[in-house]
Amino acid sequence: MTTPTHLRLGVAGLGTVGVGVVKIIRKQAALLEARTGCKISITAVSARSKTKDRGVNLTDYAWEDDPVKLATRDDVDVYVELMGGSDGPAKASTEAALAAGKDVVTANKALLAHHGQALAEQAEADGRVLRFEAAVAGGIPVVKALTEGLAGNEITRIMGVMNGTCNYILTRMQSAGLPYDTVFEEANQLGYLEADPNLDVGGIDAGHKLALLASIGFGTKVSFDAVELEGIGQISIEDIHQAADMGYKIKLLGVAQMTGRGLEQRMTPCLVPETSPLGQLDGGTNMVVLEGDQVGQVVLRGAGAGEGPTASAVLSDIIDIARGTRISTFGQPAQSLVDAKPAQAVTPAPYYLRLTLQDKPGALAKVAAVLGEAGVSIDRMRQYGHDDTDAPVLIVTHKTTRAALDQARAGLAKIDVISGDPVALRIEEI
Ligand SMILES: NC(=O)C1=CN([C@@H]2O[C@H](COP(=O)(O)OP(=O)(O)OC[C@H]3O[C@@H](n4cnc5c(N)ncnc54)[C@H](O)[C@@H]3O)[C@@H](O)[C@H]2O)C=CC1
Ligand SMILES: N[C@@H](CC=O)C(=O)O
Repeated sequence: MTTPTHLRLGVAGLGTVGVGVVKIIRKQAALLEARTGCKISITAVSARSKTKDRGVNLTDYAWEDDPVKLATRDDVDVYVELMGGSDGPAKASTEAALAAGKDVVTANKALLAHHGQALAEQAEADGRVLRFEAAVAGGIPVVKALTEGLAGNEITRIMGVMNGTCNYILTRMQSAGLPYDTVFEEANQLGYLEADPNLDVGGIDAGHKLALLASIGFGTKVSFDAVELEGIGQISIEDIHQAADMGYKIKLLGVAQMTGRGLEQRMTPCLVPETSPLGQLDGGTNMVVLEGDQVGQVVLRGAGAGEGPTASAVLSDIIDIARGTRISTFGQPAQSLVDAKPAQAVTPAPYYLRLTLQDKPGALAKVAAVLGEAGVSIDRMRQYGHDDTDAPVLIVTHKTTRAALDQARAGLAKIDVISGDPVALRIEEI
């Protein structure tokens, strides 16, 4: 493959990210050419509305109503898919572009989490590249870090806060002492939430991102369906405050690791030490922690969303293509990716348990007996002051299996000294 001297882009989707890409290409044309030795320009664009004022000049570009037509134009070398959605026009136009001999750059994590393997295979069969740096953690170059910078390592663990909206909600609950519903509404007013908010607060968006990184890190086919998902909707202000009192912050944390029991992929609320880099991550920022057998721990932190940061990541893929750097979608030939055997049990960990205990003689002894019978050992315990007959009690366990924890929770549900359901959250060791 010879290095191109002129790369002509077709950009589908002129929302937050698409407009960001147009702005960079217009503003940095000379810099991009100096860095790549290749002129990079936009030939044609597509979006739902042709007449909407987007604050950028689009008159130099041809317009296509149909993204499939845009993707297959003779004067387009690289199709840039920035519409979103796991199926529909995003999938159809990406397939059409590859079939028509175009390279493809996308920011669409939903598309790749569901169809990444098939699309990567198609790209390779057609001799094209399909790249997605912007799809994971916005402006953080984590896909490059895994596929290039850390390619000499066996990856042992991938961890991170990969949804800025959830991190904003959780940190705002803590700093302002506000309940979940109030902060959720605030995030909505600020325009942070996806059109379907469950993609954010249900952990799905972050789960998509984790599944993509796991594929690169462990050489496995993307298996989003195997990601254990739990959102942040059940996190109460009491848990935020009491976790802080024990020295922890609550994060929607993604963890992927290859264990002797198979591939573990979790995107769930967890406690992390408040002094750790993840514990100190506030607001809408993202952080990804990569662990390699040779390099140890690498921490990447930055803007996980927004016009400039996400467009910056899209440009990094376009620049690779302009430089003639052609890397497989998931860092190795798609045909060589193996099916991931999902781990049947998660790695043992300490857990945070919050109980509302009736304050009467023998109550605590009953709790201790249930935990002991399940083989769950108490590391730390704290009972809080109270005005009535119920006492909030926090327990931090020693490292335990999920099975033992579940047995303990079932036992706690049967004793008569606890009001309501105990809350259990994993404490991630980082
Ligand atoms: N906004 C962000 O900060 C980030 C977004 N992404 C991803 O980037 C992609 C784009 O996101 P945004 O720019 O935020 O979305 P957006 O909702 O702001 O813009 C979407 C654009 O696609 C166009 N579009 C949608 N369906 C279309 C169709 N059928 N035909 C033609 N045009 C169509 C819309 O008219 C609009 O111009 C998505 O896959 C998203 O998940 C990834 C990382 C961060
Ligand atoms: N909804 C996402 C946007 C980027 O992927 C987030 O909040 O992180």
